[in-house]
This record gives sequence, structure tokens and C-alpha cells, in this order.
Amino acid sequence: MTASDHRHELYTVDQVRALDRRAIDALGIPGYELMQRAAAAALVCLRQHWPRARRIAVYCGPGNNGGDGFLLAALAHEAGLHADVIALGESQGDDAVRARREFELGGGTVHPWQGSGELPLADVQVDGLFGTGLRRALAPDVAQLVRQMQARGAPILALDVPSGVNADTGEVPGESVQADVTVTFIAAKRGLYTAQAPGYAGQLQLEPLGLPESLWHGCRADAELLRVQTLAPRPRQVHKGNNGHVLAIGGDHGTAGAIRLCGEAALRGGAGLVSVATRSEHLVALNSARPELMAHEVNGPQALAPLLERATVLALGPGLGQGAWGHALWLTALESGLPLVLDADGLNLLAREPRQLTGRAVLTPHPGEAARLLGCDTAKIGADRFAAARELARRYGAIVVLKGAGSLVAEPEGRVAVCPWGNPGMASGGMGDLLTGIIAALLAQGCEAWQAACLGVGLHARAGDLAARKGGERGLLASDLLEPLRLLLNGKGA
Ligand SMILES: NC(=O)C1=CN([C@@H]2O[C@H](COP(=O)(O)OP(=O)(O)OC[C@H]3O[C@@H](n4cnc5c(N)ncnc54)[C@H](O)[C@@H]3O)[C@@H](O)[C@H]2O)[C@@H](O)CC1
Ligand SMILES: [K+]
Repeated sequence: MTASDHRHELYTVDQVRALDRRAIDALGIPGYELMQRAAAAALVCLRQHWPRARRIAVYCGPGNNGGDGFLLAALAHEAGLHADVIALGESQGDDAVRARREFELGGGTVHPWQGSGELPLADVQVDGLFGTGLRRALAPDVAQLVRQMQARGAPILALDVPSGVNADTGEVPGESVQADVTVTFIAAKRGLYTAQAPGYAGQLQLEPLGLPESLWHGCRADAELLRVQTLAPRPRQVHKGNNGHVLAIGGDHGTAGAIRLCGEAALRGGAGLVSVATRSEHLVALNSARPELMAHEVNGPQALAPLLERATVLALGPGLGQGAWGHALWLTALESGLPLVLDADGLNLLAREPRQLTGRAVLTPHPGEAARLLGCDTAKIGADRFAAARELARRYGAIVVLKGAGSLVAEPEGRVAVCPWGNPGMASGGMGDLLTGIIAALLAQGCEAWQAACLGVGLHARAGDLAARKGGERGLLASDLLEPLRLLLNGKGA
């Protein structure tokens, strides 16, 4: 194993700081040398991305992130680039002070930021304002500097973390640098992959700074990044009974679309059979649009019972409503004890009548539903998605998919995976119904709940990316994902 094998591991800021300390104390690599390595790696990254850059502007904050910036400027100057440095106040800490002096001794001039003024012309701007040490929203004068950098229009390389992003949670409490590329050092910070951070980090590049494998011994990552996965090819002799029978329950008056998308996704996700339990008015439309779906009129729990006997997995909630009909079906379905995916009104009803779920169960809340399930407001969910997903999984005894940019999958024992795929085109109606159907299909084919949730979230997001590559993000429809989903599920199209 080498340090680069850790690139799917995600760490909290405290863990990254502990790794830094360990490199210094246990491995005897001075902090200043780490800073030199970070600056050298960042300059290589800059030249890879912008080989024609001749003038750079480096913005340095008071801490070690600024130290990285000063050393990068010094190296760039030595390499014959023109490097302007703009500093926010005095440097603090021995390493940052020494880095600043090194730049000045090499002939560089530091321009203090006075709260206003023109910024230098540059082919590339380097953000060394704040890294993992950011503790609060940027102050108004720093926010002003960031807005001016952004208005300059030159591409931005962020050192370690885009300044303004909380590297632990992905939250952006005020203004933040919006980077084109973020080169992050030593270990991947978990917050860069979720919440608001993906909109600010641009392309993420991890530089482990040549640290030895022993650095990671005994340090368990807080979370992991999902990897590209698919299912093994089917044995030649299977029949449809081997691939499970999904029963999708929902589609109250006026919401046929949700349950149809869910059912179609279960079919495209490879379930052997898919039945739909819904209102009678939807039957004709469902049968004619997708004859492979077996649509059944269900007026109440009695009509549901025989369908539950034949099903192996439930997709419970899309368009279910929270009225008497939906509630009665919800209760009966939960009492069946079948493995299930619970979404939409299935989750809202759970928030109203909380209970521990048993067996293989996956909950797929968006932040609003998550807030209802935890009895808090949506802002609290966004402030720490890792904590929210873990608490949901623990409280309800289920695997939880917390949707939104950088979807999280959490299990009750605390394991968390983060999805690095997906795009803003997927913020449209029906995408959640699709995810529910996909995960149900994977459960039906024998996946454990954790595996079904991780694989389903990954396939859904990658199908969204594939569909967006073809036709763009705006106007992307949930049903556009069905065909790419099938390709990816069969290991094609990536
Ligand atoms: N040995 C190490 O620890 C290494 C650290 N490195 C760099 O050092 C960074 C961490 O350095 P630091 O811990 O010094 O932290 P930062 O440089 O991120 O920021 C800390 C400074 O910012 C101030 N501050 C925090 N939030 C603020 C806000 N909203 N407005 C104004 N001031 C604010 C703090 O009071 C402190 O002075 C990493 O992100 C990385 O770039 C790298 O050089 C690699 C090695
Ligand atoms: K930064």
C-alpha cells in the first residue's frame, strides 16, 4: 500500500491535524519541510493546469495556508514566473513567518491588503488565504478581497481548501473563494465533497506530499468516497424469479408520475419483476406507458396483503401522500417486515410516527425530510451533514442516504460514504423517485442494504452525469437517466 491508496479515505480536520503532527513528531519531518513540499506540489499542479501562465498573483493569509502561498510564490519566482503577493495582515507562527521571509529574501515584494484597492493582473490567482484553520465566516474586508479576486476573472488555484469553506462540514458560512482547481495536501478533507463545498472546490487534486504509509497506521478515516462499482454479470441459467420482485407502493390522487418513475427505475435497475400498488385511476396510464410494470388497484390494506405476499422488496413512499389511504398502506407495508426503501411521504409518515426499522431498510431523505425526521430545521442538517446522517441511521436503525450535492450514505454503526458524482441538472422533480426504485431493485437482486444504497447512489449520480454530458444540465429529466443507468449497471458507458 502507498500513500496514494488513501485517496478514497476522507478525514475530519482534527484527524488531518493529527496526521500533520504525527508527520512532524513521530516521523521527524519538520513542519516547514511539509510546507515546502506542499508549495512545490502546488506549483507543479499550477503548471499542469495552466502551462502558459507567466504572471501569478498569490493571496496569503496569516496562518500556514498563507505560508504555503509565500513558498509557492518564492518557487514560482525562482522558476522565472512573475509572482505578486498580497498579504492579509502579519504572518503568525514560525513556519509562516519563515516562509514570508524566504519570499522576501528571494527578491519578492509583499503588498499588504488595505481593505480596498486594485488587484494585480495575473494569468492565475492562487488562494492561500485560509485552509483548515478557518473558524468562522470571512470578515467583510476579506470577503471584499474574495469578491474582487473573483471579479478579476483569472482562474483560481486554491491551496488545500477554498478560503471560506469549512473543510469539516462543507458549509460556507459567508463569502468563499470559488476555485477552478483545489490542490489539497496530505489527506482528503471530508467537507470538500459535500454540502456547498463542491460548488467552490472545482477540480480536486490530492497531494500526499510523499509521506510514508506508516503515517496512516492506526488512523481510521472518518468516511470514505464511493468508488465505481457494478454488479457481477448474471449467471446464464437465472430466471426472473432469481432477481427479486419489487412492489412499489404509492401514487395517491394526482401523483402517478412518482410511482411510475420509481417502478421504471426498479425495472432498469434489474429487478426480475416489478409490481405497483396504486390508485385505480393510474392503472391505464401505467400499463400503456410501461407494460412491464404490473399495476394493481389498491384501495386499502386488504388489497395490499396478497401483493405483499408475492413481493420480496418494497419501495414505499413516492406519491404516497399522508392521508388515510397512504397511512393505512404505510402501516401494513411496514408490518410485513419485508426489506424496503422508504422515501418521500413514507419518510414524512415515519417522522410523524417514529419507530426503529428492522431488517434491511434504506431511508432516502433530502435535507427537508431529514430535518423532519430529526425534529430540527433544515439549516441544522446543512451545518453538519455527516452528523445528521449518522444520527438518522442510529435513531431509525436503518441505512440512510442523505441526498443533496455530495450525497452521504450512513449506517447505524457510524460508517459513512460520500458520493463524488452528480450535477445540478439532477435538482429536478422525479430524481428521488428514481433513486428509490434503483435501490429497491438492488436489494431485490440480493445486495445487503449498505451495498444496495452505495451502489444505487453511485449509479444514479453517474447516470445523471452521463445524461448531462450528452444534453447539458438544464432540462435534464429523471427519465433521461434510465438508459444510462442500464448501461452503467452493465459496466458500459463510463
Ligand atoms: N504542518 C502543517 O500543519 C501543514 C500545514 N499546511 C497548511 O496549513 C494550513 C493550516 O494552517 P493553520 O492552522 O495555520 O490555519 P490557516 O492558515 O487556515 O488559518 C489560520 C489563521 O486564520 C485565522 N482565521 C481563521 N478563521 C478566520 C476568519 N474567518 N477570518 C479571519 N481570520 C481567520 C486564525 O486566527 C489563524 O490566524 C493547511 O490548510 C495547509 O494549507 C501545509 O503547509 C502542510 C503542512
Ligand atoms: K486556501
